[in-house]
Amino acid sequence: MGFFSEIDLSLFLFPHGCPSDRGVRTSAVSKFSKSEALDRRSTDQASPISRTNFNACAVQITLVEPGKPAWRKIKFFFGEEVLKEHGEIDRQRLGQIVFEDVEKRRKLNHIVHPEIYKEIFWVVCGYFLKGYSFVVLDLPLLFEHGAVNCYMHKIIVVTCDKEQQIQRVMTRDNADETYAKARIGSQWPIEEKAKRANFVVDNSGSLEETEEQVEKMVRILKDDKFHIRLRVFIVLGSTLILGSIYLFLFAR
Ligand SMILES: CC(C)(COP(=O)(O)OP(=O)(O)OC[C@H]1O[C@@H](n2cnc3c(N)ncnc32)[C@H](O)[C@@H]1O)[C@@H](O)C(=O)NCCC(=O)NCCS
Ligand SMILES: Nc1ncnc2c1ncn2[C@@H]1O[C@H](COP(=O)(O)OP(=O)(O)OP(=O)(O)O)[C@@H](O)[C@H]1O
Repeated sequence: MGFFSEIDLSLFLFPHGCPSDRGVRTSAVSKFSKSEALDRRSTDQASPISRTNFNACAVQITLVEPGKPAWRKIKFFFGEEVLKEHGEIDRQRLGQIVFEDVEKRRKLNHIVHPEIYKEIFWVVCGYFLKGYSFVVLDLPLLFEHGAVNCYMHKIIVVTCDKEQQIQRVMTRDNADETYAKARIGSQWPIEEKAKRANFVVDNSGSLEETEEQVEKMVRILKDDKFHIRLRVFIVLGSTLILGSIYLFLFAR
């Protein structure tokens, strides 16, 4: 758990190399609460990240609704025991199974992740066409999955110390320490994620302190203007390709 990736949507469409650890504070240890800081910002209509936050955890719920392809695969692989009375996935039961068994977790990831990434692709394309300069993707397993981090323009890791992380999971999910440790332990250590981030947000203090850091980061990202250069590149590139096709077909 514990990070969110900030993506320049333009870069989602064009690889830009994997993020390096330049400018990162590696002192951060664990994480928590990007969602909260983002949610607060997203109620502020002046915020540059309002309406451009895509949460993978939220979208996965609709992707496994009864009858959908991922739901059918989950039912086939995990059996009726992970279904509730009306066929919906019993997330608590499925969570118990996959966080105790790494092979089963891999299988579940294999079923759900391609669907999540397809959804992300279309959402990002939509924002790109609407003219947004960036999209924030909230992807807890970006590094673990590894397939799309090269498409991210910037990666932000939110950290706090280990004890805080465990306590916050326990409070949020009304769960015990074993549950919290199993979830945290199923992901890369936050230090490793922080090393690979472009920005690290230290969330070991108050939410207000976290918000201040997010504000600063958003200002830097807004000043970047990369999306403008990329849009110019796309327009020129498309014109060149379409022009060549036209000349080849009609102007001989
Ligand atoms: C295992 C499931 C059923 C548990 O559902 P539940 O409602 O109890 O938890 P929720 O989805 O809110 O996830 C809570 C947190 O657990 C962690 N987590 C979820 N899935 C995984 C996973 N496959 N590997 C490691 N950590 C995970 C994330 O940090 C997430 O934020 C569900 O998370 C799931 O289907 N996961 C597989 C798809 C996936 O990788 N999702 C990641 C984006 S959340
Ligand atoms: N600075 C903070 N002070 C106090 N509580 C916090 C702080 N930041 C986050 N929390 C609490 O920690 C819990 C986890 O935060 P949140 O759900 O935002 O984490 P997350 O990174 O989205 O988790 P996941 O990776 O599991 O999706 C929430 O209940 C939140 O209220």
